[in-house]
Amino acid sequence: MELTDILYEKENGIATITMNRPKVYNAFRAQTIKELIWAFRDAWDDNRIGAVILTGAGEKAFCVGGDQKEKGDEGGYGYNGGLGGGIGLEVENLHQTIRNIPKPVIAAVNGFAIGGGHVLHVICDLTIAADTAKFGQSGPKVGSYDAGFGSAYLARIVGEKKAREIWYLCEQYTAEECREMKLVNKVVPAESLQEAAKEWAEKILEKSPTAIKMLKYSFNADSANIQGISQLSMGSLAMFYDTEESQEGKNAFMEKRPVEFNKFRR
Ligand SMILES: CC(C)(COP(=O)(O)OP(=O)(O)OC[C@H]1O[C@@H](n2cnc3c(N)ncnc32)[C@H](O)[C@@H]1OP(=O)(O)O)[C@@H](O)C(=O)NCCC(=O)NCCSC(=O)c1cc(O)c2ccccc2c1O
Repeated sequence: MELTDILYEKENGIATITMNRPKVYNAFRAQTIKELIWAFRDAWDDNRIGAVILTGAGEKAFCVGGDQKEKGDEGGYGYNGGLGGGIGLEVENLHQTIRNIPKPVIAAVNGFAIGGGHVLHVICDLTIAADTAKFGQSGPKVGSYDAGFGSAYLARIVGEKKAREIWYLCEQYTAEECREMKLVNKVVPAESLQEAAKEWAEKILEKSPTAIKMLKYSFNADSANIQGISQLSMGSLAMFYDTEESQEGKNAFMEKRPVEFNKFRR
């Protein structure tokens, strides 16, 4: 596959996937998601690979979610294929791929992890963050939400109250705050982030691959029911994106003006 939106390299048993759209803080569009799925499947298929690192290009951002500039007036992200589930992005498929690949996925969060970008690190098996990284959800500010793994699984990690706070207030949290709420495994100086992620991947490579695979399946089994919620969520999101309320969120972000949701409170 010709890669335009990500970088993909494999070295000494570790696959590194880098979201590479730094001009838009590594926001994803339909093509980005397709390439991410392709890369995860390649790493899955390659028996030499024992761990995957997911990171972002540049110093500013890991990923800031859906590219609002790609969102059309019709609501979705422009891709009309069935796999896009009506929202124009195969996000649900990507989430499932990250969960199902039988090898640990380490998020190396190098900057902003916001919105759908935050959900990506939540779903990864482990998160190592640069001390400069910032985390948060933003969907309700821009007329979007992730009512699947991004909320239900998040609540399993940080607890119901904190997950509700994260989604209802849409504030940003430092790497250290996220470590305290067990949303991040480890915080390291920004300049040693990639090295730290590699070190953990190498430690995983020393372990029995079958034991690691079965442990990942076992951890996943307990939260597998969220997939059904995720499907329902994406279906409802496709309909929500067509509404004036959701459009107002996107338009306000694009026009760099305060959002006006009051008239939709009924
Ligand atoms: C991330 C920020 C807080 C950074 O703020 P800062 O002030 O440091 O930088 P700028 O705001 O000037 O941004 C720099 C540059 O990047 C562009 N940019 C940033 N975010 C996006 C984006 N999401 N899409 C497109 N472009 C973006 C920004 O416009 C600037 O470029 P200029 O050329 O204009 O100078 C701040 O940027 C911020 O809050 N960004 C928005 C974050 C956001 O709302 N993300 C989308 C939320 S919705 C979502 O992610 C989402 C999640 C899902 O799980 C989904 C699932 C299924 C379908 C859809 C989903 C979905 O959409």
